[in-house]
Amino acid sequence: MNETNRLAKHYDMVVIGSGAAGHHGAIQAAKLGKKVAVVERSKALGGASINTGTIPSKTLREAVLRSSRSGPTDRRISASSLALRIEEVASNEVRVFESQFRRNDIDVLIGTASFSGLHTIRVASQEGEHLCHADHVLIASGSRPAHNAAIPVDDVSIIDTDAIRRLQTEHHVLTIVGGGVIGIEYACIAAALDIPVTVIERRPRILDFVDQQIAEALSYHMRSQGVTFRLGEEVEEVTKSSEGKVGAKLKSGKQIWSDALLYAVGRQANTDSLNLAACGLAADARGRIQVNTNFQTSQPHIYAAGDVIGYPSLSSVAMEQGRVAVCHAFGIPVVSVPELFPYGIYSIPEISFVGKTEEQLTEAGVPYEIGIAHYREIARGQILNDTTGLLKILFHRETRQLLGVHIVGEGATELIHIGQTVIAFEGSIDSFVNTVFNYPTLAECYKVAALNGLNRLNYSGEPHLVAS
Ligand SMILES: Cc1cc2nc3c(=O)[nH]c(=O)nc-3n(C[C@H](O)[C@H](O)[C@H](O)COP(=O)(O)OP(=O)(O)OC[C@H]3O[C@@H](n4cnc5c(N)ncnc54)[C@H](O)[C@@H]3O)c2cc1C
Ligand SMILES: NC(=O)c1ccc[n+]([C@@H]2O[C@H](COP(=O)([O-])OP(=O)(O)OC[C@H]3O[C@@H](n4cnc5c(N)ncnc54)[C@H](O)[C@@H]3O)[C@@H](O)[C@H]2O)c1
Repeated sequence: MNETNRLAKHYDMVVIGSGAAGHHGAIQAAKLGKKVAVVERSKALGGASINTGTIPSKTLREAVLRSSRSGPTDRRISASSLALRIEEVASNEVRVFESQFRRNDIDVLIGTASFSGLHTIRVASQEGEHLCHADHVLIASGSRPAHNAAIPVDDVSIIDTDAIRRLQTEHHVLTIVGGGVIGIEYACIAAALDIPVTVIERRPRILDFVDQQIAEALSYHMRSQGVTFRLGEEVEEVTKSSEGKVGAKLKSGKQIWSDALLYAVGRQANTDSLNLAACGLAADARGRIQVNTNFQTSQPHIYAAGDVIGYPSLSSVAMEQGRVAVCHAFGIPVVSVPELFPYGIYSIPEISFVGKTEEQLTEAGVPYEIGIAHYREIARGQILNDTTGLLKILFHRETRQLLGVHIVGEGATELIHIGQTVIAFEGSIDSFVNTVFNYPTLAECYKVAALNGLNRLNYSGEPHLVAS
């Protein structure tokens, strides 16, 4: 050990970043009795998940929905009250993180981390610099909105998703560039605020990884709420007029004017400040670090998890990756099945799915059948006045094993977990047929969809199998 390293404080694990991946990784390591430090460059712990992404956007959605339910006069809830509510929820979450780190004896080092060797992390802050020596490192430095020189984000009327706390509900017309998850979630919120929105997406459909029937049901609902889609169109340049209007010039030559523009075309991983070269690692053009299935980089003691490794870039998954990475580092066996991870999109209405899609089953040549329950046929759906919602199950035609669940409608992100559990236990749709669900609930959709699926098997001329 050289002189510099001798002076560095030693840790079993140094975690870079306190977002979803770093938080769960650090707590897991501490629970294994390890000495852990979390290095965070922002004064607020919690990363994008708590401060700019997941929690602010879901808090905003809930506040807007509550306000719109309370009557048309309240529909334009003020931007300041929305910002206050986001602040309240986020700061409570930050306090939970702080207390968990304290209780688990985790050192929180505020400063920017960078590598200065294979096992040495430099922490730089306004107070100066110091070094940590780490047996293991977890890079959980997350991501930020991707930018483009032709789109001059000014945080006033041309904004990215980091500026969401400064959303102006008084804007009369909004353009959103990007029909991915972020663009769609914010388009739905704006529509609920009665703000006319145009979504520009370069692909021919929105959310192209979502089951087509489900995505179409959402598009239909969004259009009915005043959202305009410009699909198969790409934004080339964004400018501002002398009156402060924002103009989006499309490659097709169209020009779309609005009061504000949200630029949501994906994420750039935060690796530029890490000095990866000092530990022999490199990132790709989007800043992402490559890992193996155990989240190890090409340096076996250095792990990476969360948005910094790219897809699927979800808080839910980042938490699990952080935990699994740390367990691997300390030789603890874990069972984690990515194929069973659900996906939740907080559009209005919500979308959620788990397991296989029809496209995947068709490609794999799996004989499957579908079963559908429309919310409008379910008492709870009528009570909620959700008449566009639907739950679709996919199951094996011969074994009736449940293979996938796709939902659009109120409560979808909670409802999905029933299907997720049945898939995890390799159950068949008979378990829905033979179950009594509370009445009136949306969970009944599972039974109705299963019965619908069995009827489809019968219609197709196959022997009638009565569920036992
Ligand atoms: C608008 C929006 C809505 C979203 N909604 C959802 C949702 O509903 N559900 C869901 O599951 N996911 C959602 N996501 C995705 C989710 O927020 C991310 O997947 C998640 O935050 C990733 O966690 P992470 O730990 O990898 O990184 P982050 O949460 O980004 O945390 C990384 C941390 O590392 C710190 N850091 C970076 N570099 C350094 C350095 N050199 N030194 C020290 N610290 C550093 C950063 O300051 C940051 O605090 C949403 C994202 C956005 C943008
Ligand atoms: N509910 C959730 O779980 C949730 C919510 C929000 C975000 N997230 C995560 O955040 C990540 C980033 O989301 P995102 O929506 O920014 O990225 P994304 O990659 O999902 O979508 C970006 C979209 O923008 C389009 N696009 C790119 N350039 C364009 C251009 N010049 N003109 C028009 N369209 C263009 C792309 O075709 C793409 O569909 C996602 O990977 C997602 O997992 C998750």
